[in-house]
Amino acid sequence: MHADLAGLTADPGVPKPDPLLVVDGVTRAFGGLVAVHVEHLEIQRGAITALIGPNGAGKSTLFNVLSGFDRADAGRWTFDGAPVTGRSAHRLARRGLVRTFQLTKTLGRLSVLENMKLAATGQRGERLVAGLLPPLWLGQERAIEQRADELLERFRLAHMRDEYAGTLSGGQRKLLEMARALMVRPTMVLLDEPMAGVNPALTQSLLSHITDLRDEGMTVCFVEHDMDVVMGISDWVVCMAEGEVVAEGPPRAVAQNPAVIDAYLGRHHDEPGTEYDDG
Ligand SMILES: Nc1ncnc2c1ncn2[C@@H]1O[C@H](COP(=O)(O)OP(=O)(O)OP(=O)(O)O)[C@@H](O)[C@H]1O
Repeated sequence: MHADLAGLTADPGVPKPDPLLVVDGVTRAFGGLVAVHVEHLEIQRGAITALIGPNGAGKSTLFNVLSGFDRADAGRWTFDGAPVTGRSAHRLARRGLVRTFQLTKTLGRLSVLENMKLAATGQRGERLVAGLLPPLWLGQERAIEQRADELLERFRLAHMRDEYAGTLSGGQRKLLEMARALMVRPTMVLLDEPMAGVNPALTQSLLSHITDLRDEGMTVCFVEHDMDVVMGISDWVVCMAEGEVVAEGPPRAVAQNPAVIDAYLGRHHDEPGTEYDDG
């Protein structure tokens, strides 16, 4: 486990020694359905945190809200000490918080390189600035392309650089999605099911990319259904059910937490070991 997290009590909402993202009272409802209601949640800087929970628990909705792709009905959150409630995805990315999507957002009719460059737009130069200061813009274009090429190399996509993104395999799209997120040199990435639907060999490669990010000092929070993956790379695990955080703690402890078992089995199951009177 991440050294800083050792010895923390494993209660929902437990304060972390050095939280990067702090969430308070965040609620998002769709009609009558409260998809997310998180009282308090802190994500430790420099650690890998897994967000688990059964289908419909609110994981993606929480990611959407915190990353500026959806709005909260109530609540507030801070990133790196600054209030960022309701900030757009674009502004959050500029502050260093980015997310990836379960279904990748690559544009099939643009090249892989163009997809990468698009992920960097708006970071430092907008068109207006480009018009006023062409030499600066050109320098920036070159820097963006260089960054894109470094990342394509790192994610073993360099040979696909000039191909249409639509020709990539599902697994390669996941790699491109992760590479795109890194274009803005974020301090924190929210990865929504980065390994879903990917073959075992590529899963291993994605896993090592994720641990590399942490080892370089980045903060990673990812949604995942595969418990082997969660156990293998997480420093900390947060479990949601019916919109709420029902448990958090080190991976092994969370896996055995009755609230987590309950969340996965449903609220109305019999306790393990219950004896049935069928007479
Ligand atoms: N745009 C929407 N409109 C209406 N209901 C929504 C919308 N987005 C999510 N929901 C509902 O909110 C609840 C939480 O959904 P969410 O996708 O966040 O769960 P999840 O934990 O990410 O699930 P999964 O693991 O299946 O992806 C679900 O009941 C879902 O049907």
